[in-house]
Amino acid sequence: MTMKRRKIVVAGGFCLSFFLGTLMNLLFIPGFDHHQSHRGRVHRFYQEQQLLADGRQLQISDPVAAEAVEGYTEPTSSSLQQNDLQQQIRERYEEVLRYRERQASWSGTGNPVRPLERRRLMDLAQRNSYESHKGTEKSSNRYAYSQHLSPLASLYLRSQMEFDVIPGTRNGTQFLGCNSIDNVTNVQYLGSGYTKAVYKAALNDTLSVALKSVDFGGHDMENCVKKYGSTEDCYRLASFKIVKEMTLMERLQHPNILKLYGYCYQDSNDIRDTVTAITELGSPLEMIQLLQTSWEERFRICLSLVRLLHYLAHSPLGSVTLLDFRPRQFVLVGGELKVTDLDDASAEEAVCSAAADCGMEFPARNFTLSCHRGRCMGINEKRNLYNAYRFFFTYLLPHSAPPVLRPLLDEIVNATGELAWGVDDTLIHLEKVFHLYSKGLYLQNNSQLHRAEYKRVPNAAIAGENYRCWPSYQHEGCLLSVFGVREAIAVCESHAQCRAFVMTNQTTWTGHQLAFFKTGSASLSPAPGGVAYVRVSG
Ligand SMILES: Nc1ncnc2c1ncn2[C@@H]1O[C@H](COP(=O)(O)OP(=O)(O)OP(=O)(O)O)[C@@H](O)[C@H]1O
Repeated sequence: MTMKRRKIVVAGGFCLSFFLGTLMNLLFIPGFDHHQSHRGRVHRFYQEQQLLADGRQLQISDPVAAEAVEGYTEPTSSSLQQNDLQQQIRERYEEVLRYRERQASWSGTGNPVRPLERRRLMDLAQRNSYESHKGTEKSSNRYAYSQHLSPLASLYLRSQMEFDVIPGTRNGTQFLGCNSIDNVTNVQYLGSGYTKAVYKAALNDTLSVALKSVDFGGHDMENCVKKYGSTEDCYRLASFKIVKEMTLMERLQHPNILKLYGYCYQDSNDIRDTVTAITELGSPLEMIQLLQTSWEERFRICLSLVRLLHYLAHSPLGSVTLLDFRPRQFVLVGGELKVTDLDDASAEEAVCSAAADCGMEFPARNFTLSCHRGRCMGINEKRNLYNAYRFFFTYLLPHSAPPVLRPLLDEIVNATGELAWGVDDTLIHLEKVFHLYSKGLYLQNNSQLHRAEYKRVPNAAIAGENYRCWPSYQHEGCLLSVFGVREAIAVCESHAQCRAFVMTNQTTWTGHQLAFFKTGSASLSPAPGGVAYVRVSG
């Protein structure tokens, strides 16, 4: 067989693309029998075509890929099911590549290429290629199996793993790899879904992170193995969900998208290179719990969500929809809503030839969007918005809102429920509510109604004399958010038990002050920062 040297010219691009390429190569080398490794080479050739499309500057001479092109004959499969599984793997691989390509053509405000790191990778790649050709591979447990791989695969494998130990920072955050999670402590199971299991872990006893990996005992793996019989291939298929999620976390940078801190590839459960994503830690969203919190906190969730949807509608990847929009796909980080499950996100806009192709069906409502230039107009944005309405706004927005804001909130709920507004208008309206609330413009001018007088006591607190109220920020006492003293007086007068209150120096996310409401002032004592108001008449 003639050996032809091919030159691959690769220019620009991002680090993650390179490493995903690395992973992709590995994923397509499932075994070492003749048939499998031949297919692996064809896939590597295919992979090279994608690298070429990236247009980056890296030169690799690859005799193996050339051999694959010239000697390629359609592999015969022993089973149609195996083909089916490989087809699914390929489709997921291609989907990830599509997101990589979009990222490559985008030159916006994302992560800059880290030239030093890329330089080092190129050096590593060249050194490893040279060493493996000379048969001087170092053997360590971690790299032992690399000797079974082709020079190109081995080279990619090594550069991928070396990447894990290159310290780096991304957006001011340390980028974490395998060595960061080698000695984690306090590992606790957080939850799992169809495919993944998520654990909480403490790094160096300081930073708490979430570790996400394929759940070997989960439904996805179980069903796949039952159907196709190959744990390794089923793992590869499932792991693409994590790879896709990591790709999207990298590309979609927004305060309401969970941050990817890093990732690790390591052997586990007899499978090579299993992937673990290391992400920001959140707490699962409990709708029942949310319904018991203050309107201000519930409004925060809705505003976070609309800010997120606005970003997704105008994202660098195009308009992104969250196909699985259940509340469990989101977590809370310090009261802020963040999306965690991105494996069902899609930037593909439905194609159409007529409006009839642009139907959106929900349990209680159907919509038909217009078809414009072969695409359903705004379908991704509108699907997100209607889901936000049905899962979040109807429950969280109007209930116990300040009366002055109610008409505005009802308008938002109605307009999104009818899909009368796009996400831009929805955001404008929610930001307006935020402005009115945070500036105290929701307060009714009812100062003439205050009958009682209060004595102001600076630098004071009232330790006891608690009573319970709703929606208190503290379980034992009545701790509420108020815009200022005037609102606190109104609250105190609306509670039959209230005889005093203390304005604390703690603030909420809107800048409101937290005030403790009390049944009396017998336990009044000096305390810096607080100001007590004791009712003296009325
Ligand atoms: N960063 C995180 N911090 C805290 N909890 C998390 C985090 N990421 C995920 N979880 C929890 O773990 C569960 C499973 O995670 P995830 O949704 O990614 O898995 P999945 O297999 O894709 O689930 P699904 O079947 O919903 O698609 C989530 O429902 C969420 O409650």
